[in-house]
Amino acid sequence: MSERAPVVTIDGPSGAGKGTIAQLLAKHFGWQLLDSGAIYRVLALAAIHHNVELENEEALTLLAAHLDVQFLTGNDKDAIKVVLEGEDVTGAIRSQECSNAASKVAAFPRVREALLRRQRAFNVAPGLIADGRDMGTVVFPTAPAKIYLTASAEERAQRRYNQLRDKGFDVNIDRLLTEIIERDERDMNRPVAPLIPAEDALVIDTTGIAIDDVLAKAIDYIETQLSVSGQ
Ligand SMILES: Nc1ncnc2c1ncn2[C@@H]1O[C@H](COP(=O)(O)OP(=O)(O)OP(=O)(O)O)[C@@H](O)[C@H]1O
Ligand SMILES: Nc1ccn([C@@H]2O[C@H](COP(=O)(O)O)[C@@H](O)[C@H]2O)c(=O)n1
Repeated sequence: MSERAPVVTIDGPSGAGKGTIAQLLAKHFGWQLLDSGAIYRVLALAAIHHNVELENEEALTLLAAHLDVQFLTGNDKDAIKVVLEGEDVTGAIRSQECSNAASKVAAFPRVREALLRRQRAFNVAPGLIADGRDMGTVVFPTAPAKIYLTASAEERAQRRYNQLRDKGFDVNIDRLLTEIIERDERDMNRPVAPLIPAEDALVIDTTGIAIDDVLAKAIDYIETQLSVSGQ
């Protein structure tokens, strides 16, 4: 498979900083952004709306194949609006219920297969920053630059706690830590596209490292990889 434009993949567990770094990289390079987790979240929400059981692979695969979702960028280029069947679900897909449901529906091979083409369609000029769990291993295996971000589960739970508390949510850090560990287990141990660094990925442990420093490291690496690969 060959990509149509250069792709940079950013994979890793929840709270490692993928979304933050992917957005900053997309802005820095002026490239498209794929938030593949949002696709699994939208599918989970659609399943909840349509009373499709989260254990029913066949029904979920059908739903995935016909998912009526749009990712809209308006005047504020940083904010992507997610519209499911005409309804703005940008906020709704970020709930804890959707996070957990997304990682359940994402474990089914046929569901993942049904969403592959939709993800690869984001690969347009001048380039793509793809954020997810299997971007470098399955969706864009020939990407010239692959980054795997990680951090300790405790630090990731603390980041999520701060993020949710700042938004005014009443959250419990122990529960967040338990959910993060459960989600890691599910994502890392599923039979298809498990969360694992690609063999040729640069692994960055962001524990105790400021966002700006992670970003600088990523830009350095990407620029080197793009020049080596002639892209
Ligand atoms: N290096 C860092 N140091 C401190 N906080 C960070 C760092 N990177 C990200 N954060 C903060 O952690 C929170 C989670 O980051 P982010 O949403 O980017 O993670 P993610 O890997 O995309 O998670 P998910 O896969 O669940 O969407 C955000 O509030 C973000 O500002
Ligand atoms: N490429 C991907 C992206 C996401 N998932 C699953 O979706 C869940 C939610 O993802 P977020 O990045 O938005 O937190 C995640 O826990 C994964 O189970 C995936 O499987 N593949």
